[in-house]
This record gives sequence, C-alpha cells and structure tokens, in this order.
Amino acid sequence: MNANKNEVRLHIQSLSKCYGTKYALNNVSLRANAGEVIAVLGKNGAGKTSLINSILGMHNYQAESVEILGTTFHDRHRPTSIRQRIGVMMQLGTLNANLTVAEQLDLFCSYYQNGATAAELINEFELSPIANQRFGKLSGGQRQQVLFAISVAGNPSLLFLDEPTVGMDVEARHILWQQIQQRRAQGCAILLTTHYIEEAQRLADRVAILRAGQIIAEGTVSEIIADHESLEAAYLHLIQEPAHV
Ligand SMILES: Nc1ncnc2c1ncn2[C@@H]1O[C@H](COP(=O)(O)OP(=O)(O)OP(=O)(O)O)[C@@H](O)[C@H]1O
Repeated sequence: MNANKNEVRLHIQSLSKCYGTKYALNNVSLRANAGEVIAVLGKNGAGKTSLINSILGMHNYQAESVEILGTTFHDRHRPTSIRQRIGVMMQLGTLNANLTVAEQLDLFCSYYQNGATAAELINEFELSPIANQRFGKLSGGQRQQVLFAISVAGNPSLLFLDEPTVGMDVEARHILWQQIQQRRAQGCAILLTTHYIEEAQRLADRVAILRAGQIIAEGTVSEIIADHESLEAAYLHLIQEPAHV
C-alpha cells in the first residue's frame, strides 16, 4: 500500500451525538492521515465508542462535516465503495459463536473485493492452532486476535480499533502492537481507543483525550505530556473535572 503521509483519511469537524437529551459527544473534531495512529483516551462513558459508531454511520449524529477517505458525508449512509476500504475491530464482536475461526475468516474475506483470503490471514496471524475451533470456545485473548485479523481482512486504508488488546496476555499484546505498527508502516490510518496509557504511548502519533464527550487535549505524546512527568500523569491531571465554583 503506497501512502502519502499528508493524505487525510479521516477528518471530522464539530461532531455531536445525543442519546435522548444527553450529549455523548459534543463538538468533537479529529483528523487522521495515512500512516498515522490516533489514540483516543478517556474514562468509561467518555464517548469513545460513540465516536467510532458515529463515524461509521451506525447511528444518527450531527456534524459540521465528516470526511472519510476523501468523500464528505452529509448523512449516515456509507456506500459499499467506502466500507470496502474501512476495517473495524469493535469491543464485542457480534460473531456467530458456532462458526470455527476458519469459517469466520472465510465469511469476512468474502465481503471484500480486494481483501486477503482466510488462508493468508491464518498464516499472517499464526492462527492455525485455533483455526478449527469454534469462536465461542476461544479465550478472550484469542477472540481479540481473531477480531483483529477480521478487521484487516479487506486491507483497509482506515482502521478503527476499539480497545483492541483488552483481555490479552503480555505476549499477545506485544504481537498485536507489532501488527498495528506494520499496518501503519503500510500507510493505514488507524483510530484506536484504549484504557492502556502504555499502549497509547507506544503506538500513537497523536493522542486525543475525551472527557464527557469533549476533546480536552490533542497532540503528540510529548505535547500532551508537556511539563508532567509521564503521559499517565498528564492524562490523570487532564481528565479531572473542573472544580465548580
Ligand atoms: N445506546 C445508548 N443509549 C443511551 N446512552 C448511551 C448509549 N450508548 C452509549 N450511551 C451513553 O453515552 C455515553 C458514552 O458512551 P460510550 O460507550 O461512547 O463511552 P466509552 O468512552 O466508549 O466508554 P467505555 O470506555 O466504557 O467503553 C455514556 O454516558 C453512555 O452511557
């Protein structure tokens, strides 16, 4: 995949999402270029999953503009031509627990015109030991590995990873980090949500911190750290709610 690092793959401006009368996202703006990992950090309920779901058009939202892979969207419909170029790894996959790993991969690979084959994914992600196991019988970490393989089945130009390493042991987490870095090196733009500060520090070109639906800080890891002693210290400081006078 050839990619120009100045190529904007995702650009949202002033995106808001309400559930009933409650704002889950309030005027969120974000950009991701080719070959860039953006980590979105925030407490439980800060709005991270709502952000991904809004970008994917999985529910209604309001926005000044949403540009995905060079196309500006005025409603939540995302045509097949765009969906073919997007990969998604959500927190809880709604995968059929009775299908084997190989069958799952086959199914997802069949959705993509220019994607990988199941055999290629099994080989790339070293899934042969579990290829014939039913998805429902896998450990949490193994499921995450399969969900990641599925998310890149279409060789996406834009990849959304919602807490991709939850439940993984240290070794599996490091392997997944390498795989994310490889995709970035190939030019994929990646939006990653995580509760693991170390993950953001290792992977992210830029970090955005969401607090109660608003981006309260955005920049490179060193910009966010600024005069704090670590990214964790900066994060803990930033997510404090302002004192009400
Ligand atoms: N379908 C829904 N209906 C009503 N409220 C919702 C719905 N989905 C999310 N919310 C609310 O919107 C807010 C943001 O939720 P969201 O799941 O986007 O947060 P998050 O940052 O992904 O959280 P976590 O880290 O726990 O996954 C929360 O207050 C949540 O309760």
